[in-house]
Amino acid sequence: MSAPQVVVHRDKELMAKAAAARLITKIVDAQAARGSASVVLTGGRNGNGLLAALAEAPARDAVDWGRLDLWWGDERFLPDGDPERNHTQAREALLDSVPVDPARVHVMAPSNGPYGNDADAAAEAYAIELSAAAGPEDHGPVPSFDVLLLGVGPDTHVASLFPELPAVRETERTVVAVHGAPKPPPTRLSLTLPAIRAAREVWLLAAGEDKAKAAAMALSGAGEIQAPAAGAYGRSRTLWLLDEAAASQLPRGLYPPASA
Ligand SMILES: O=C(O)[C@H](O)[C@@H](O)[C@H](O)[C@H](O)COP(=O)(O)O
Repeated sequence: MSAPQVVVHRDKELMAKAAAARLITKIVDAQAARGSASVVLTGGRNGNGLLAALAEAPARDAVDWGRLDLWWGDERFLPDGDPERNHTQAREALLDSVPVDPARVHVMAPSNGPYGNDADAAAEAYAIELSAAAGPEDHGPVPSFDVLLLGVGPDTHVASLFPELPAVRETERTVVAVHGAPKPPPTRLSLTLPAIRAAREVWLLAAGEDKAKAAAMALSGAGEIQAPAAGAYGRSRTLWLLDEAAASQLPRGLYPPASA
């Protein structure tokens, strides 16, 4: 596991724009190299902020949107179209503005979908979909995502993996249902740490003073059960994208002076 890289931007708006530009370049390079790319989206303000910035990016259409597989790191288990669903928010921020191939937008089942309100069945179905998309060159039952995006909660949760709860302790399954999540809604679907670690690159997004303690804890050697963000790392790269407020409690020397 390579040491996490930390890049600090002036504020959350610049962080979103810079992360969007970085993601465009990563997708374009992957598509040039392998003919397609795969990205795992995240919910929350920073995740959606990145998508909104991507929608406005000058180089947006350098991406071949029809050759991009989109997955989710987690989803709120609510009815399809519910404004609180990560899928709904991603559509509003970006997906309804670009010509993605619907067959390559892998949505986690809603609570009024084919599995009804059985979140465990919905989680199992997504694990099967991931496994079907994995190829011989992948490291197990999950495709080698080019970039897996994660917002970071003030309690250091990522996706719907909350400190000390069963989901963060999962070592076999790739997708689990989360019941009783401390962040509403209580029922969610989430990739597990083993699935997150199948990604080539994991990018963690955190902006704001309320994330400073979480970033410092996760980047200072905390264990993944107490600080799930500490267990979120990629096969070839782990990148923390912060604004200055979220970086304000990082140990000195962990990153060069704040980048613009
Ligand atoms: O479904 C969710 O809520 C997200 O996936 C969650 O993991 C989010 O990314 C963090 O809670 C950070 O959210 P903010 O960026 O809004 O602080």
